[in-house]
Amino acid sequence: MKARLIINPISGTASKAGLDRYVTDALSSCGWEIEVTYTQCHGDATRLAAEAVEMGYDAVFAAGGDGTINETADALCGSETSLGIIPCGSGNGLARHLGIPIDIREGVKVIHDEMPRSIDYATVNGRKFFCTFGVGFDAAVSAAFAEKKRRGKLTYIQSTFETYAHYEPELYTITANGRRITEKAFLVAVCNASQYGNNAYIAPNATIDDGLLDVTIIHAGNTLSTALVGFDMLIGNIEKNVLIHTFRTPAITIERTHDGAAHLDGEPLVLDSHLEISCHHRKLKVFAPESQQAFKPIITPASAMLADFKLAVNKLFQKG
Ligand SMILES: Nc1ncnc2c1ncn2[C@@H]1O[C@H](COP(=O)(O)OP(=O)(O)OP(=O)(O)O)[C@@H](O)[C@H]1O
Repeated sequence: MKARLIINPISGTASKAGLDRYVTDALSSCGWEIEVTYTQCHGDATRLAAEAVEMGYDAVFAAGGDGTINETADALCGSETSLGIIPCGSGNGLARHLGIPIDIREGVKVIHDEMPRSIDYATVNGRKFFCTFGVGFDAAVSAAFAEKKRRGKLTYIQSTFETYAHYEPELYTITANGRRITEKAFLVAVCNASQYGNNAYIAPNATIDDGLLDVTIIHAGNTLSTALVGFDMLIGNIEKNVLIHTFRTPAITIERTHDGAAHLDGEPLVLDSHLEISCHHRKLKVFAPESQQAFKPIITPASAMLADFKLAVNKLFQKG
């Protein structure tokens, strides 16, 4: 079995020194012959993954965050080449949704132990996303985060607070499931997976292979009620919040008053005022555990935080 390993050296905050050796050694024992490559700039992962598909490789293993996974998976959709995720990013939303531990050793173990499963992806105006797409506040945070020199969770939290201080909700017309609504919203998120990353659950009950997208609209509220949405997102209780409207659909159109900021899997970009989004059913093969426990508010977020804590302690122990 032949695979290409794509490493994004700047993703997350951890050093990638020795990662190539670790992955090739760990996976050669189960028959993988691995060619190591590094990204040098935005877009490289798509090019490297497309080459692997063309050369008939069985898999591409991507070591990075959601941006790197998005670029890599972009080239693999509809092909026989499977994606392996080695989570090294700041948020790692797709890995977390799929039950892949946020640890290099444990992530490699998933590739070693599991068979690829087929998941959905989605497109907005023809561009692919795998985790979440958003317009409004989350897009503004992604843009602010991209400007920062440092990456990682703390920088993300800093970007969120800075953006919140001066953010103004916008007007959107949303058409889905034969219904049309127009309203001012804090953000509109269209989700293939349940979270932005870092256990921030914007669509806690999203299923990644159901052919449907989970839409979360956060209405404009006052400072306190909007801050409570953030809290509910962290405990996985967002659907009970009075500012939230959620529904599921295979396709959705969003119209806004002007072209502007958006994000695809946390990567900021500028898109048209008219946005056509649709789900593509089970078109990507990815190494991940086949089944996961159903999402339970408080319990699932608490166990995810505990898992993160245990991994951090293990890392300290390994270093010692
Ligand atoms: N060598 C490089 N130098 C600078 N940027 C790079 C390089 N290689 C890839 N990139 C870009 O780095 C960006 C960030 O990568 P990625 O999203 O994987 O990490 P992250 O933002 O830390 O994690 P997450 O998306 O999970 O929050 C992507 O837009 C990617 O295209």
